[in-house]
Amino acid sequence: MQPTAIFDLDGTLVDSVPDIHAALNRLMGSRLLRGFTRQDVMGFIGDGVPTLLARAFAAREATQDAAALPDFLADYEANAAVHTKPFAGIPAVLDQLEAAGWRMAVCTNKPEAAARILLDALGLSGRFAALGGGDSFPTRKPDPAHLLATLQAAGGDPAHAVMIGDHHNDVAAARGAGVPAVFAAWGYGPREAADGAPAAEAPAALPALLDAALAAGAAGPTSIK
Ligand SMILES: O=C(O)COP(=O)(O)O
Ligand SMILES: [Mg+2]
Repeated sequence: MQPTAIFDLDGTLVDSVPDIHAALNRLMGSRLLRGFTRQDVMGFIGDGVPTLLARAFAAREATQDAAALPDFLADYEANAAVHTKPFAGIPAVLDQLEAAGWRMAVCTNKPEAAARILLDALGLSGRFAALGGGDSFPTRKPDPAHLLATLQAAGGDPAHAVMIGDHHNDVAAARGAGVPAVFAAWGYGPREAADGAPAAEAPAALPALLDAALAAGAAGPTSIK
């Protein structure tokens, strides 16, 4: 059975904070609200755009208007790849995994349309057998159903898969699905988010960690520190 590597997107495959930050600050400015620092925005990311905006408006003690979500998405979709790039080493690792026989998929809480636009703009779409966005299925990470639906769409199965992500939602979704997780330490999540999952310090560490995680399985020794 061909193994499947399921990647989170923001903070794992791509460094997307600059464009999310810029679009969010344009939205806040249009509502006459103060913008945020890059650090603030990193803390807001991980649970999808509706939650990002809820956190932003709550931080300014402001009420979110009904147009905020469509306005943000229209702006972000038009500007998703201005500064956003794959993290250094990611394209090479995708090549390496593909050559080693891995099938690849993306499971992201970013809305599917925005995720597709971004992957297309970066020339990465063709690498993935499936893309499960934050609005593709009835639920999203940390619900394991999001990961399982993405895996199924990719033609993979949980007994031969590994999830790679930078947020506790990624580790939690993997655990719930019975899939081993590898924590992307170069991303936006705090170190504690790994919650005992083995951590890759840089993308180049992934091939060996994925092989070990697959061999050990979800309950195996490599998933427990
Ligand atoms: O859009 C978000 O909040 C996070 O997206 P991710 O799941 O790709 O990290
Ligand atoms: Mg992420």
